[in-house]
Amino acid sequence: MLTIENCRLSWPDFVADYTLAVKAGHLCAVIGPSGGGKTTLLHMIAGFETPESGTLTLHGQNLLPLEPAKRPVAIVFQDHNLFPHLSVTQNVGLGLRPSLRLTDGEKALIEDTLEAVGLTGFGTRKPGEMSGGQRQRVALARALVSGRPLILLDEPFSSLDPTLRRDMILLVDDMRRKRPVTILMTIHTPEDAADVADQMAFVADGRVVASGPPATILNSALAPRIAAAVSNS
Ligand SMILES: Nc1ncnc2c1ncn2[C@@H]1O[C@H](COP(=O)(O)OP(=O)(O)OP(=O)(O)O)[C@@H](O)[C@H]1O
Repeated sequence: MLTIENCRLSWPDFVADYTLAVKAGHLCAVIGPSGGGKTTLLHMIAGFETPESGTLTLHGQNLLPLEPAKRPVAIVFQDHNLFPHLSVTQNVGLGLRPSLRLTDGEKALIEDTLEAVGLTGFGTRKPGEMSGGQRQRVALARALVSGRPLILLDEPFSSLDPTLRRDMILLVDDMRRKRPVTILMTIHTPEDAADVADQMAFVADGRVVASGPPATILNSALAPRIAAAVSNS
């Protein structure tokens, strides 16, 4: 269980106070208006922002004293953060071993993970030789291979066309059914994930305004605000 209780962050023009719980193994889609605080929530969980007060635990472990690299968390950004001079295998290998001195077992694990994301045979390519969707798969493979139990996806697929975006969300869903991971994913188009997410959290004005099963959230009194958030994104 990921538990966030009254985690407060404040800047002169923005105050956030997050409370959210996500069960182990669940996929939680985070939606809301632009500037509402979705990315800040993920950055706080990853350790890039430190709350002034509140508690943040994963499976009972207090994450707040841990620096980002020590947290049991992997994050995938929209621009996927791949190193252009490294091969696909090396980019994924960074998730396992930053020195890239990979054992044979680790190389085999990377191959298996590339297969799982549909990139068998792409190991020697460089990111520049791949499409946007393929690069996102590499970033996803790197997060998965790290074995970290919590994966944060910050609008990972918003630059892709609707069909590919949907395919990638189905891929995320498929992978989390095969591995014990909990996933938080920010998205701009809630309908992409309405049938695969276990939970949907609506974040606005720095708060989790509502959280629950996607159908409940999408059919709640928030529906007009959700529609407005989608049309303005
Ligand atoms: N380090 C920071 N210093 C000052 N303000 C910050 C900082 N981090 C976030 N903010 C503010 O927090 C607010 C929420 O931003 P955030 O990126 O979390 O929104 P979002 O919901 O992810 O938006 P979008 O959907 O457009 O990506 C913004 O007003 C932003 O300026």
